[in-house]
Amino acid sequence: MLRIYAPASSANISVGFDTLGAAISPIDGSLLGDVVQIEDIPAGFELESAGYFVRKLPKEPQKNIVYQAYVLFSERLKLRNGHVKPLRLTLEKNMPIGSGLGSSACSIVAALVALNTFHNEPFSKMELLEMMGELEGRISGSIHYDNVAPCYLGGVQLMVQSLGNICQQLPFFDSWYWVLAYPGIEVSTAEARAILPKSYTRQDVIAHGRHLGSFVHACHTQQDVLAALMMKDVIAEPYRESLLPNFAEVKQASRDLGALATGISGSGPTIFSIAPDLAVATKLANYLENHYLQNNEGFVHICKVDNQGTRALG
Ligand SMILES: Nc1ncnc2c1ncn2[C@@H]1O[C@H](COP(=O)(O)OP(=O)(O)O)[C@@H](O)[C@H]1O
Ligand SMILES: N[C@@H](CCOP(=O)(O)O)C(=O)O
Repeated sequence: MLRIYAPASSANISVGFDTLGAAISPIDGSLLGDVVQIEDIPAGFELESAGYFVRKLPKEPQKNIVYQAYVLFSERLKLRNGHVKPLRLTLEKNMPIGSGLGSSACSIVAALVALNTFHNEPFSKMELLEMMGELEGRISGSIHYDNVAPCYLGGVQLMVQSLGNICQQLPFFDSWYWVLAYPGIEVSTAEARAILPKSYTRQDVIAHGRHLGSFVHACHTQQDVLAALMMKDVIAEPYRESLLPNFAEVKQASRDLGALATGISGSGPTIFSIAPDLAVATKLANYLENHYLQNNEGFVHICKVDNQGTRALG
């Protein structure tokens, strides 16, 4: 029996809509992500689901993205004259759905890595990642790799989508803490994409290019102040902030408490705040616990970038 854990991810990082994402893990060692278990059975295919957020999954098993991952993996294997073994997948759905923490990506990545490992790795990393993007696209309406890539490979990933690589890892700032606050309400990624403008002004396009280019340059040259200053979003945040509770006020208060940058994680409603040290991170976490959470489902975690990505649990 094999158990695969896939971590939460924070897509966009304000400055790279659909092109940047980071894998994230709480510093207290807790696992913030989904687990998929795979095991032999005598015949056929079985899917079981468990975990705190199992009640939020679609009622029909065929709509569970883990089921669709199994179907896609089987079809692709068949194209190579292979066939899937009889097996049972058990999804532990620990991630809230529609949270902006790459919940669907966690399930997709854990399921495909489990299936690939169980069949002695017939697919390369990039082939698997391409399948992950296809499945993510079915859920959100268009293919984007900024959750599945960091969730699978770890670190901060830049989607280059060229020369046979879907993504490449960016050097990042090891000292930074990420404070993630999920308010406990749901925002659908598909809906949060649908409200974005179809086109942008030349002024916005230039600003976006300057921010993203300077941010990537700052990562490579390890200029943390420049990188934090460039974490500005002209593509999504102005249109999505109304979906989040008191976003402008919370962002200003986080800045006053010493946050280097604050933005929407993925399509929200989770927000992230970057802290230069643990003392500021703790202050931010306390503030967000008291001012951003809307109900008992909400949570705040002090995190770091997870450089391991998806892995087998012992
Ligand atoms: N295993 C799964 N995990 C998460 N979402 C799933 C899963 N299977 C199907 N879904 C559906 O995918 C959609 C996920 O919504 P989305 O807003 O993209 O969430 P997230 O941003 O957290 O990934 C929901 O409609 C949900 O019902
Ligand atoms: N780039 C996407 C990322 C969505 O992330 P999620 O965690 O909300 O699924 C977008 O911003 O639409």
